[in-house]
Amino acid sequence: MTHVLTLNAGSSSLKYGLYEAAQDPRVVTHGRVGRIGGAAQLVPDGADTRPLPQVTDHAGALRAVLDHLRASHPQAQISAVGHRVVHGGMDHAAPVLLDVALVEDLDRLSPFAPLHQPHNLAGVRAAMEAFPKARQVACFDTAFHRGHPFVNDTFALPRAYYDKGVRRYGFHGLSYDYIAGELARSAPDLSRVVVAHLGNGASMCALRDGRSVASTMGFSALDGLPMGTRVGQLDPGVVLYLMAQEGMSADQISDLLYKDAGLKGMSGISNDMRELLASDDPRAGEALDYYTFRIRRELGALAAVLGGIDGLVFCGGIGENAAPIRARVCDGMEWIGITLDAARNAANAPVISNDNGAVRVMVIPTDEEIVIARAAVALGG
Ligand SMILES: Nc1ncnc2c1ncn2[C@@H]1O[C@H](COP(=O)(O)OP(=O)(O)O)[C@@H](O)[C@H]1O
Ligand SMILES: CC(=O)OP(=O)(O)O
Ligand SMILES: [Mg+2]
Repeated sequence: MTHVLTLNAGSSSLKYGLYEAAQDPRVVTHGRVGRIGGAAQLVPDGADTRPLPQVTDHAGALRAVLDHLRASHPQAQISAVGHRVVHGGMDHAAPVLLDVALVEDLDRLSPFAPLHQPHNLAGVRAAMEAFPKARQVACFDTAFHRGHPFVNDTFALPRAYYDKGVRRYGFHGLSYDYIAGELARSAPDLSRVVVAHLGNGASMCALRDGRSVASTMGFSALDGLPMGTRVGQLDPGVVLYLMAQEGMSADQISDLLYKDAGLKGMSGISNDMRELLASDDPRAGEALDYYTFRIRRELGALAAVLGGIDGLVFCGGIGENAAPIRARVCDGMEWIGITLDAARNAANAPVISNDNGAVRVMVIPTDEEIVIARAAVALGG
């Protein structure tokens, strides 16, 4: 039996998974390196956290993961490495085998997703070096949305920009792909479903019969909902103002919108939902008011796109664990058919709506890694 290694690199983290390379891959172990660029640490699932004082970048983080896996699973034979690559641009609607030329090509999309794409590709390059004989497979966050109808794929700009790739791509596609698969299995009667992926990054997706028809993220992973550190929807006039009146450079604006905005920027406290929920600072309260207001607003918009909804799914670290946020999103939503059962919600139960509501509200723990592992196996022929 050979193994598949999955890598999911974020701006300051590297998640890994080791799977048996079977048609239905079985997980052997999971874990993550966190705080890359600061006090990096290895957090293997079910084992003690270990500081990694010598790790300063993603290549170092991957070396630490490989050292750890060699020691903890010396029998593992990696035949494929599956990578989350957030941006696949216009061309990629499915996972692909990677070679050096394709990595170069994908690097041209890095300015579209500066917090993710360069790190994803650094992981690919490092894995190519570490496993020169293994198959390297890219799984794109944008791929699941490529079937969007034109109205959800475009901006009201002259057509030349659309042709150049200035489109509404949508992200978190690996997560939505997983949720669509779970819905097909456990709730095949639901046709019109809105999924709220609420993690450090956050977006929402309208599914019709398991396919994405609209999402809140657009050209970049900045649009839509406010996130841990990202601004979400913003009038483009604000960017023009920052440039023209405040004299900010593109890099300064990028840092503001990607790293210093969202829950962290509004609260001035933290991007971590647990800290904000525990805080009695009024700015934390304002940030949470805005966060839940935007989710409710997008829920209404996506429900209109679908012509009503049969289901609502919460996933991601916040969606799966933060009962007070789910309660606030669903409060007063009876008009659309949503009524929560407070006890089920507090318990993070799989179904949290009450039995009389027209809309089934669910909590489904997402799993981007298994989607990557399946694709890496499937592309082995
Ligand atoms: N028990 C919990 N209650 C509230 N929020 C939580 C809980 N557990 C995790 N979170 C929040 O989930 C977010 C991280 O989500 P996650 O999906 O793990 O992020 P990433 O996008 O990095 O994968 C953080 O804001 C964190 O505070
Ligand atoms: C695309 C995106 O926002 O990803 P993440 O949630 O991992 O930051
Ligand atoms: Mg995430």
